[in-house]
Amino acid sequence: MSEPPRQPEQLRWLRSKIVARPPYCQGTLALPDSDFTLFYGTEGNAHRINLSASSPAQLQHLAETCAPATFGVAGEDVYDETYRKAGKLDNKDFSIGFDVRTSSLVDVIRTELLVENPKRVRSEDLNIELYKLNVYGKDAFFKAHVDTPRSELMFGSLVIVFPTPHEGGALKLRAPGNGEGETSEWTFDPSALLAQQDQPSIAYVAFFSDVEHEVMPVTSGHRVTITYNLFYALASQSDREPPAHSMPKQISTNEQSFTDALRAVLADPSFLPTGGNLMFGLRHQYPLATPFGESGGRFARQRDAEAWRKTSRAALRALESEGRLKATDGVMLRALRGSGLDVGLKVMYEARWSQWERTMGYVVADGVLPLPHVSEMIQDSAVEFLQGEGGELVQDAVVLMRRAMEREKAKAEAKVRAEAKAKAKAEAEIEAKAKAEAEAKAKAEAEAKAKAEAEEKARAEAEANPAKGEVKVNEDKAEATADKEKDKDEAKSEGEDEDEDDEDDGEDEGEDEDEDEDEYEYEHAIGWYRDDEATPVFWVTDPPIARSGKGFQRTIQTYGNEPCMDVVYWRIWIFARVGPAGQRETAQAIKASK
Ligand SMILES: O=C(O)CCC(=O)C(=O)O
Ligand SMILES: [Fe+2]
Repeated sequence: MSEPPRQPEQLRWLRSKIVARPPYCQGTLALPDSDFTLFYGTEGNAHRINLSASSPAQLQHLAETCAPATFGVAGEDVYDETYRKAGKLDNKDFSIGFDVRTSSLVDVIRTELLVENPKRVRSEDLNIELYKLNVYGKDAFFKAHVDTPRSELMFGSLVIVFPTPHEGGALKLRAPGNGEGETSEWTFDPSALLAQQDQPSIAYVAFFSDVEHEVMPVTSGHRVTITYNLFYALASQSDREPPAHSMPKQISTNEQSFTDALRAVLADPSFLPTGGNLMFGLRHQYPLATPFGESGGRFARQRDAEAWRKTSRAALRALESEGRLKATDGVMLRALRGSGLDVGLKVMYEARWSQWERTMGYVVADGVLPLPHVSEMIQDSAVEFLQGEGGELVQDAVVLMRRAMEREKAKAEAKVRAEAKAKAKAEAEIEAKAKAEAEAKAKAEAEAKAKAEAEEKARAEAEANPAKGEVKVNEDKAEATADKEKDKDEAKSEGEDEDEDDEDDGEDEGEDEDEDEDEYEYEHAIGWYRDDEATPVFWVTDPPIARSGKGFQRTIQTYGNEPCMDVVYWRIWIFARVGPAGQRETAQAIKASK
């Protein structure tokens, strides 16, 4: 039997063509003096400070006015100094001269952070919302976290750092690297950047807010920051198409190389000759409305559930149609769609097969599904439940092939074993029969001999004493009765033998049961994994098993800067159905909205 095929080589090559740029942009920006003016405080107790020329005493006052900064953990707003030590002012408690909306940072975000965005996002496509002012004094820090998504339209965070004297407080950003299992790390070091400026400046960093980041401890002074949440404007607010001549139509180098590689792979007749399904894990996570809360996601009324399904599917499709996919995520999807393949975005659930089984099944869906509350019992297995909600069970095509081959092998081996056993049994039966025949023959011969001897003896006696004839007859009768008794005894002992045989049979049955058990286990295995029900997929990137327990909504911790229950980050995959060689576009379509 040949080895099961490995992941098609071409897929690994294709994967290597998806090269991500750093998920952030940074720099400094010189500003007029008035932009550094900060008013802060409460009603009747306001203060003013110039953040480019502040005294330690002024900064100390600002720091003391701040409340301890909290952050979100699994939907709760918590204060924990081992996790985040900093002061904060809510946006209603301060006013800064700097106006981000009219600043050149809008263009920086558009052209640098969103450089791979197909819509060439215009300024009016962005909403930048002032969020908080933070003061990090000596020993203040903020451990690794992602920023809580405030809505489905939020994609990033912008932090500006003022030139107040301080050391330490670098921001580390971390994301999966380009190689499998690699992590990339970048550093934004505002105190170092600001120290190099000869004009009053701020340092800025803008990043995709699902990217892990961490503020290292401040070792001296005060690190004063303002954070903004970055949103896409709703399509309806910005649906004016720019005049065709107003903007160059760029194509990122990333997009070109991935498109070329994809084209080459699809043209190769040895690549999935009979077609197949590809799964590409998106690098970034996306905020999607999620029905949590009191009753879990379950909707009491069918009508509400239907409405939810519609909304959640539309939300997932909007990521593509409204150009909200970040960086290489958008690059991949555009290239796949451009090649004519049938593609769609999917959320994925990791679900147990049953209460007793630790093995996970993976179910994909076209939108966030309404789930039962954790405390609610579901009758079916979690996998079946999700299937019932419209989810599609998927399984690694390579695993499916391997298991199919293992099953074939086990079946063939069981057949060989059964045949050998049947043969041995038949042979034993033949032997037993021959033995029984030989015994019967020997017995018959012994009886015949005994009878002949008795007759011989009787004849001799009759010859010697003819008057005893009558008695002889009676004696014969007595002997006959005795013989009968003897036969009975023998019959009885044969019966006992039969019992013994029964026991043998019993053992045989026991072995048959073993066989039944083999069969049972085999059926059972099929039952667990339901391989015949699963859609085979090749994981080009991000097999979900690599993220087990981490990237799935039921287990994800929404560490963030403050909690928000109804919109959480989701991991998303691109599902691409590839037709057979020569007809790649013919696989059944999942309809895209636009
Ligand atoms: O101050 C920074 O550099 C980042 C702050 C941050 O991550 C946050 O407030 O969520
Ligand atoms: Fe943050």
